[in-house]
Amino acid sequence: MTNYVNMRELALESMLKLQKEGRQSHTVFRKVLEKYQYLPKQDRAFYTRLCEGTLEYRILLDYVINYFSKVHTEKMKPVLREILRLSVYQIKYMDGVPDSAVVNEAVKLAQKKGFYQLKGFVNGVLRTISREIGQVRYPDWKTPVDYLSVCYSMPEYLVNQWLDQFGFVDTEAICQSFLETKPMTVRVRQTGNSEEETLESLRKQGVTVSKAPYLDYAWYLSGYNYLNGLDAFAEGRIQVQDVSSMLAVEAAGIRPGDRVLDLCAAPGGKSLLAADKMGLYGHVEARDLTLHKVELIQENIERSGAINITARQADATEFDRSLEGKADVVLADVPCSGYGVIGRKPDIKYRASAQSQRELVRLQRRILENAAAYVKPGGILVYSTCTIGREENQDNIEWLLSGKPFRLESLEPYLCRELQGGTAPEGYLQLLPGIHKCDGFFMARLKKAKG
Ligand SMILES: C[S@@+](CC[C@H](N)C(=O)[O-])C[C@H]1O[C@@H](n2cnc3c(N)ncnc32)[C@H](O)[C@@H]1O
Repeated sequence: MTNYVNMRELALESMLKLQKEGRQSHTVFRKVLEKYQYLPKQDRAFYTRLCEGTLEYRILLDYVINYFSKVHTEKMKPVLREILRLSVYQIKYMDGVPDSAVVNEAVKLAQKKGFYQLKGFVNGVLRTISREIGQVRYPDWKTPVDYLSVCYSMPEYLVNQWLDQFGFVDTEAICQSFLETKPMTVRVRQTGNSEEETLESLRKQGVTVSKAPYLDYAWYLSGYNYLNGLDAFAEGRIQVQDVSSMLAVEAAGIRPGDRVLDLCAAPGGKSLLAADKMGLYGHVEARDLTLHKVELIQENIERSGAINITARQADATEFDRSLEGKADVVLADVPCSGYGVIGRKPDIKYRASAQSQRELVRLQRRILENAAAYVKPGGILVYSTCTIGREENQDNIEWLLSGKPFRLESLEPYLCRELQGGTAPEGYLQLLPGIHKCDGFFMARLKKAKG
């Protein structure tokens, strides 16, 4: 492997950046990969696996370190703590890397970062871990919160919330699923595009393409190095989007000629699918809070070549009188805690708190209140989040139904057989990772009274 040492240093710098600047992990990792595009695929893969894995397993890695170290991870200097976490991840999960190399590189890195006097500590802790990792006793199911939290590296706050709502078996399935590699899912554009040619183009560029569940136009991609380098992507034939997000647009039952309003649209996944579903007729207005977000939508619109969609900057919490009662369909895909996508963005779990969730619920209700007013009599409101748990989902729907002229309408006509039943006939669906074959997601279809 070329630049063997540097990839570890790069990983260390990325992890420190995450801690210091509180930035989102996928953005930090993507920026590094973009900068080092020229590196061999295996080096990039090593960097990605090491960073993502170390972040995903942080609680478990700290448990192992604290099992052997006299100094608790919370008391360690951040640089040393991250060096140890990255190293223990390699020892525990990366079989192809010899432990001796991991320890030596960690010691060198500690020295290089100015911790010459602590190199003995790093060396001692890691050598012990490498020798005795098999002796670590982890909590078991008799203490379910400790067990789920440590063994699946999930903060206790979330474990408690989910145990309460979903029970032990489903909570374990959810936690386990978050640690599994997530496939990249794309939607193949249906309007003005040949699906066969698109898949052929991907395969010609060495991409492995396989069918994703639930929807005909959803596909998994793997084996590629750089998404922007794929012709099908550059030509706007494919859009990266999880199946759960596509299902929310299906739930809207959009028809050609509809006026669709997407209040929280960036980067435009649902808006573009809505535009695709209408073909050449109808119009989607895709709004988002900041100019930067609107630019992201605009880039995707231009790449896809869609003509029946416009992007606009607007704060969804501010009431826009010009839209009152105008939309056939309003999509309120609101900002949320994102617990359903922890498998793709592991840093979300470490930011989870009761207070941030309460603030989000307040924001969601302000947006929902305006969204409800924009729907035409007889029109449709789809409320969705990429989170799991009733606080931001069912509770918000009940809140809306208690004060507005809406009723839930069955989702079954819009879903494949596999997703029918459960709560779908009642008009809402909570998709759970590990139970369903997609990210965690919530959607509800609400019909406004005719007048
Ligand atoms: C779940 S994401 C939307 C994903 C998008 N619907 C898609 O499918 O690609 C939520 C979005 O809400 C936006 N947002 C947050 N607060 C907002 C507000 N007050 N007004 C409008 N958009 C807001 C965020 O910028 C973010 O892009």
